[in-house]
Amino acid sequence: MPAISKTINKDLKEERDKVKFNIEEFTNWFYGGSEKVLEKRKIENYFLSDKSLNLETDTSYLSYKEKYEEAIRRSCIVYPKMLKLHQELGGTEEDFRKIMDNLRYTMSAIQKEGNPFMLHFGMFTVTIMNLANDEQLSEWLPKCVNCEILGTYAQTELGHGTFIKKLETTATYDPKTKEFVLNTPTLTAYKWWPGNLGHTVNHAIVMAQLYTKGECCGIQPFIVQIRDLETHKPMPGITVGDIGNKVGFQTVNNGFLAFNNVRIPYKNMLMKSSKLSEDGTFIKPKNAKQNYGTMVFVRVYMIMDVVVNMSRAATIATRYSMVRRQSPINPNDEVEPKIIEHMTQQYKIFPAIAKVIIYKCMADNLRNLYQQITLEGTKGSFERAPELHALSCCLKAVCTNDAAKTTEILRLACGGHGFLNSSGFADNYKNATAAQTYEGENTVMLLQTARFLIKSFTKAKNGEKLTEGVFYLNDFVKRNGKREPFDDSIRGILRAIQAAAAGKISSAWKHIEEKKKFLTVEEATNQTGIELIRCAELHCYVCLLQTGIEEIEQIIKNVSPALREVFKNVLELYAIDNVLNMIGDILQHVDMTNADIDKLQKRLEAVLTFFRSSAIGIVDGFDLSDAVVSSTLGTYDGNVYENIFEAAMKSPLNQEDVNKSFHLYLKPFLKSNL
Ligand SMILES: CCCCCCCCCCCCC/C=C/C(=O)SCCNC(=O)CCNC(=O)[C@H](O)C(C)(C)COP(=O)(O)OP(=O)(O)OC[C@H]1O[C@@H](n2cnc3c(N)ncnc32)[C@H](O)[C@@H]1OP(=O)(O)O
Ligand SMILES: Cc1cc2nc3c(=O)[nH]c(=O)nc-3n(C[C@H](O)[C@H](O)[C@H](O)COP(=O)(O)OP(=O)(O)OC[C@H]3O[C@@H](n4cnc5c(N)ncnc54)[C@H](O)[C@@H]3O)c2cc1C
Repeated sequence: MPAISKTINKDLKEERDKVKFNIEEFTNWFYGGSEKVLEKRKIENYFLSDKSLNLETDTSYLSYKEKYEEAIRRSCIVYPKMLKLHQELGGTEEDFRKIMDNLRYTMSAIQKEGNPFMLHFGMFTVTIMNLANDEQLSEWLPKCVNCEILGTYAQTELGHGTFIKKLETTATYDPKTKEFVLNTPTLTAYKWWPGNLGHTVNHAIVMAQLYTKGECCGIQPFIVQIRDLETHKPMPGITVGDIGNKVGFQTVNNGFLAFNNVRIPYKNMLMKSSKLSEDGTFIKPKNAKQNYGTMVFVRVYMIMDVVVNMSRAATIATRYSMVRRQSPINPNDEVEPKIIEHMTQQYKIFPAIAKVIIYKCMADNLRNLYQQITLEGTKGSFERAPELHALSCCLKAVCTNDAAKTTEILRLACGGHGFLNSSGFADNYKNATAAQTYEGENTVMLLQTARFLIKSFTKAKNGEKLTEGVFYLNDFVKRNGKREPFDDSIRGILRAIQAAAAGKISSAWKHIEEKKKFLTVEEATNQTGIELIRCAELHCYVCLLQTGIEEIEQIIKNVSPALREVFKNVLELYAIDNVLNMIGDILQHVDMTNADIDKLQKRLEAVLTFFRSSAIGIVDGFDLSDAVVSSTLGTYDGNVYENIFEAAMKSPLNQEDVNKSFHLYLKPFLKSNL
C-alpha cells in the first residue's frame, strides 16, 4: 500500500494563493451575513460532530434493507437533536426555518440517498399549517412540531400523479356517525409514491375525492392515521408498504397505501379552505386552488435545493480540475498542465459556478415573494396567486432540469474518476433527476407557466394591465412586429432575451389562434405544446437574468472592489453563456449580426479567463465542509489520489484476498478449459 500524505495539495494551494478577493466576504454574502455564517457553521458542527452518526461508514455498499435501517437510525439521532436545538434557539417559527435552511446542506452528508423523515416537516406539517382551521391547528401542530407523530403527503396514485382532479380515492361523509369513510376502489387508486410512507410514518395527509349528499365535491385533504402508535402495525382497513427499488432516493421509503372502509372523524378533514358542515353541506373555498398550496411551497423551496446540489457538484469539479494534470497544450511542454488550463474544461465548469450564484439570488427572491403572497392569502386576497404559481412552476422545471444536466457535465469534467460512486456525482444526479419528476413533472410545469404567458399576451394585445414579471410583453406589442435592435450591454442582453421570449409567446399565441379555427382551444393548445414549453423556458431565463442583474447591481454597492469584480464577472458569464445557448431563438426576433456573435464569443473566452483565478475562491466561499461535499475528488485538501485509493480499500471485495466465487465458479471454469 502506498504511503498516504494528507497535507494540502500544492497545486490547489497555488490556486488559492492567486485568489484576489476575500473569500470570507463572499461567504458572508452567500449566507446573508457574517452572523448567519457563524450560525450555519455552528449548526452544521452540532449535527456532524455527533460520532454516533458513524458518518465514516460507506453506506453505498449496504443492501436496500440495511440502507433503510441505517437511514432511520441516523434520522432518530438528527431529529431529537434538531428539536432540542430549536428549543435552545427560542422555539419560534423563524428559529425552525434557520435550522431547516442549514439542514438542507448538512443532510447531504448524513442521508446521501434521501431522508426517511423528509415529508414530515416538508409537506405533512406544512399542509396542516396551510390548510387546518384554528381548532385543527391547535390539535395537530404541536404533535407535528414535537414529532409525537410522523406524517407524509399522500396525493399521487398508481393511475394519476399529474392530473389530480381524477384521483380515485374516495372519502364519503356519513352524517349519521359524523365520519368520513375512505376507500380505494381500484388498483389504480392505490396511493403510490408518497415519500416515507412505506414503513416509516404513522399518519398521512390523504388527498381524496369528497362525496357528500351523493355528490362529488373534488379533492380535499384528510388527516389519516395509518399505523398504530404502539405496535406500528397498519390500522384496520389499511394496506401499506414500500414500492421497491428506484433509480435513486433509496432511503426515502416511498410507499403505497390503500383503504378499505377506513373511518376517520369529521374533524380530520382540513377545513381552512373548503368547508363541510356537520350535516354534510359543502362550502366551496374562496380560491379553488388553495388546496394546492403545499405543492407551491415545496416548488419554491426546491430552488434552494438546486443551489445546494449545484454548489456541491461545482466544488468537486473545480477542485479536481486544479489538481489533475494531463495533456500538454504545447506538445513539447515537460510539465503536464492542470486540466483546468484547457479552455473547454473551463467552459464545462465556470458557467455552473455562475449559475449557482444567480439561482441563489432567484431562490431568495422567490422565497420572499412566496411569503408576501401567502400573507396576502391569509387576508383573503388571492390576486397574485396565479403569478406565483406560474413563476414557481417554470423555475422548478428549468432549475431542476439544469441541476441534472449540470451535474452530468461536471461528472464528465472529472473523466473516469467522475464515474466512481465516491466522486459524489451519482447521489447528486439521482437527487436532481428525482426532482425533475416529483412535485409536478417538468413538462407539465412548463405548460402551466405557458398558460399564464398566453393569457398575459392576450391582455397585452388588448392593452390590459399586466403583472410586473411580464411587462416586457408590452414592449413587444408596442414594437408592432419590428425586430429588437441588439445592444451588447448586460441590460441589452436581457432585452434580447425578453424579445426572444415575447416573440416565441407571440408565435405560440398566433398558432393557437390559427388552430382554433378547426379545433377546440384545448386541442389547439395541445398541438402547440412544443412551442409553449419553449415560451416558458425563455420566460424563465428572462426572470433569472433580470433577478441576477437587479440583485448584483445592489450587491456591488456594498462589497469591496475585488469582490465587486467577481460579481460583475459572474453576471457577464451567466448572461453571455445564456445568450449564446439560445442564439436560434434570439436571431428570430433580434437584429444580431455575425460580428455581434463573434464579439460575444470573444467575451465568453475573456470572462472564462478572468474566472480562472476566482473559481477556487468562489467554490471555497460556498463554505461546504468535506462532509457535505462528500467526494473523494472534492475535498478541501485536494488529496484526490489518496482519497480514491482509500475509498477503493473500503470495497467489500477487498476485505479478503480470494473471494469464494473463485472456488465455486471461476476455478471449475478455468479447469474445464485446460
Ligand atoms: C422550512 C422548511 C423547508 C422544507 C423544505 C421543502 C422540501 C421538502 C421535501 C419534499 C420532498 C418532495 C417529495 C415529493 C412530493 C410530491 O411529488 S407531492 C405530489 C406533487 N404533485 C404534483 O405536483 C401534481 C402536479 N399537478 C398539478 O399541480 C395540477 O394537477 C395541475 C397540473 C396544475 C393541473 O391542475 P388542475 O386543477 O387540473 O388545473 P386546471 O383546471 O388545468 O387549471 C389550471 C388553472 O389553475 C391555476 N393553478 C393551478 N395550480 C395552482 C396553484 N397552485 N396556485 C394558483 N393557481 C393554480 C392555473 O394557473 C390555471 O389558471 P387559469 O389559467 O386561470 O385557469
Ligand atoms: C422520487 C419521487 C418522490 C415522490 N414523492 C411523492 C410524495 O411524497 N407524495 C406524492 O403524493 N407523490 C410523490 N411523487 C409522485 C410525483 O409527484 C408524480 O410522479 C409527478 O407529479 C408526476 O406525475 P405522474 O407520475 O403521474 O407522471 P405522468 O403525468 O404520468 O407523466 C408521464 C408523461 O406524461 C406527460 N404528461 C402528463 N400530463 C401531461 C399534460 N397535461 N401535458 C403534456 N404532457 C403530459 C409528462 O410530461 C410525462 O412525459 C413522487 C415521485 C417521485 C419520482
